[in-house]
Amino acid sequence: MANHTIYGNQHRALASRRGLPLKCHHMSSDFSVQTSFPNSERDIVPESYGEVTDCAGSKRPFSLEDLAEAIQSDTGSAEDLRLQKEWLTTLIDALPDIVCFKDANNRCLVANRFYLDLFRLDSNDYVNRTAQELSRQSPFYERFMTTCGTTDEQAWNDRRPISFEQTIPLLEGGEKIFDIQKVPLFNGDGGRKGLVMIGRDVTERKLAAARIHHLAHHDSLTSLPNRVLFQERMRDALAQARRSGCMMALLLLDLDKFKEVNDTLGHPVGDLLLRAVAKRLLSCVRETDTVARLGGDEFAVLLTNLSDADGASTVAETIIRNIAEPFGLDDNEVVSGVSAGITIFPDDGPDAQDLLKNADLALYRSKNEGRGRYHFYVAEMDQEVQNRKAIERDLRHALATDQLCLHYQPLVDLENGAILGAEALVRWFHPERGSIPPSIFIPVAERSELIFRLGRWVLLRACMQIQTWHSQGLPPLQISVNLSPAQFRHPDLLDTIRSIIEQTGVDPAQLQLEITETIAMTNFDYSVQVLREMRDMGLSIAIDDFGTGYSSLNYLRHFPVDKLKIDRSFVVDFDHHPGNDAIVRAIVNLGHGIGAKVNVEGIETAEQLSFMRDLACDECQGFYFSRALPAEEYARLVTLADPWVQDGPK
Ligand SMILES: Nc1nc2c(ncn2[C@@H]2O[C@@H]3COP(=O)(O)O[C@H]4[C@@H](O)[C@H](n5cnc6c(=O)[nH]c(N)nc65)O[C@@H]4COP(=O)(O)O[C@H]3[C@H]2O)c(=O)[nH]1
Repeated sequence: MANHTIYGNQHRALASRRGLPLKCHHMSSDFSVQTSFPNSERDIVPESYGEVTDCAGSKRPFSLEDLAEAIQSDTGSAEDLRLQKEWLTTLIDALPDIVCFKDANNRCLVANRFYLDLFRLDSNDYVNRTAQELSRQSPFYERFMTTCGTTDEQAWNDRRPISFEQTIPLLEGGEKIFDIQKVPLFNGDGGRKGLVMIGRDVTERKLAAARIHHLAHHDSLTSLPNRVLFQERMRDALAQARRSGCMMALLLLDLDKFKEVNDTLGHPVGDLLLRAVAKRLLSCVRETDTVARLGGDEFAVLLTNLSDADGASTVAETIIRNIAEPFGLDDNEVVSGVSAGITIFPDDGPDAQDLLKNADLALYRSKNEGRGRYHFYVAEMDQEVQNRKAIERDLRHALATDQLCLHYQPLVDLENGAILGAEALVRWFHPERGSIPPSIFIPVAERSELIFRLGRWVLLRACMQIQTWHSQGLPPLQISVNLSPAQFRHPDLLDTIRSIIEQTGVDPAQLQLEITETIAMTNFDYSVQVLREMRDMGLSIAIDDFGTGYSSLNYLRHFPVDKLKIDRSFVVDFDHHPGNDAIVRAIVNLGHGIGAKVNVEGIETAEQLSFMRDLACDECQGFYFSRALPAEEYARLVTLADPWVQDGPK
């Protein structure tokens, strides 16, 4: 016979807070409980029911099982029993949980107020009734009551407590989720003694957990699955594809011009665009497919149960077509587009990681080829990555070991052939691979922080060269230097230029900076501000590759521009595209209209030269006159009285 003591800490704490004298202790064996609630305080809601200490001194919580034992105990005097009953009734009625005691035949003996209120039962109606009988009294809960009969039997048969979750509909609408426990009690001879049912309302906890789960697995802007959930779905889909032998496709998507929309129309419109894109993407796939937002303007689509890869290209085409349709966002008509990279399981990788990596390579190619396209991954793309990495590694080394130099291509006055200056173009002579063209290594540098080091190096070298020529007595010609997109957007650009001008003492009027039309148009406000500051520093500005981007002419007049450089493509195709002369003429008029000079690049023949002269371009450069030359050769050319007559066009 164990001698238990109940420490009614919880009750005492509550009682003392309320100023109630309260004793709660356990006196002897057989779980007879003595306690006193001087006032029947209904709202005393214990979170636990105290503790029980066994003879060995170990403590454990005083459980509802103990309570049930206690209620069934028939030891003590009639007065003891009356007190016990009063206390227990008060206690269980105060509980915000379902509590119900049943006899060996599953007939209700005691149910607390919470139970009766929940099931709209009258306190007299339930006694001695089974769940099935009660369901006839409260038909709304019929299903619950029927299940209740079944679970009662399960607890009896298992001969141990069982617990499960159950959703109970509410008469007033909605439903609640309960965590239900059933504890069967047996006599010494093993026969059934009674059954306790306890049910705790866990609806809030469940909803909160579901909310947290949703937040952790979905993108808050579009409500699409996020990267975490997408990877889970991919793992499941891969397992399913392995089992069924079906194909699966992964499409990585990158929104075109998203940054532009954000920069020119503001973030709220950018957000609207992302939401609208999410909606359109969902409309392009089946319900069983997954569309996710992986971050920024990057989306992914998982197509399962494909019979062949054609299915993936059909979806990619549908998506590209759909996203290319204009979006009406907050009174703005926004035109976007999307590029895609596709991998197929099992052909392009055994797991999610490889499929994602390879889809990214395919996407890279699509973006490089002008966007609004899709590509399937092919093994050579891996080779391209290896090449890129090798170039990046070697370029890092080249910058540290002086393998780079600048060459200068003369800028020629179209009117009289005079050399007006030069465009500085970087050259790399690799010790093993020979000359590597800038069109190969500049884009690689652009993708890493190397472009800032390279860009700074070019600017510094060009300024130093200007000063060297100055000290050699060469006339003060203007040298133009290309700025790459990442370099132009770098917050340190202006400070870098200032410090180079200061360091070299170069006259800013001799330095021209070239940015492409596309750079200028991306983040228009920022571009205008940077260009104005450059102008204030005394530098001049040229817009390179003009005619290949999508400048709004209206924007152009806000740029402080000194020169428009007509892209070489207009010269190359001159004979084949008669319309080119009209375009060149328009650009010349436009340039002159905003007070800028007009340069035409890529003059290779005498015919091209005379065409451009007729179209009133101001200056030109091209192989017809000269390729980009080492500094000394350029200097020699400049010093010649009539370079083209003596040397002839190159
Ligand atoms: N077919 C043909 N080509 C001609 C002719 N005349 C000039 N070119 C080439 O056209 C390119 C003109 O430079 P870009 O448009 O700024 O285009 C440049 C520029 O965007 C970039 N780049 C070159 N050097 C630098 C640099 O120092 N910094 C940055 N950021 N980019 C550079 O690489 C691009 C290619 O440079 P390059 O290979 O030096 O190629 C140069 C030049 O050699 C011609 O008559 N026919």
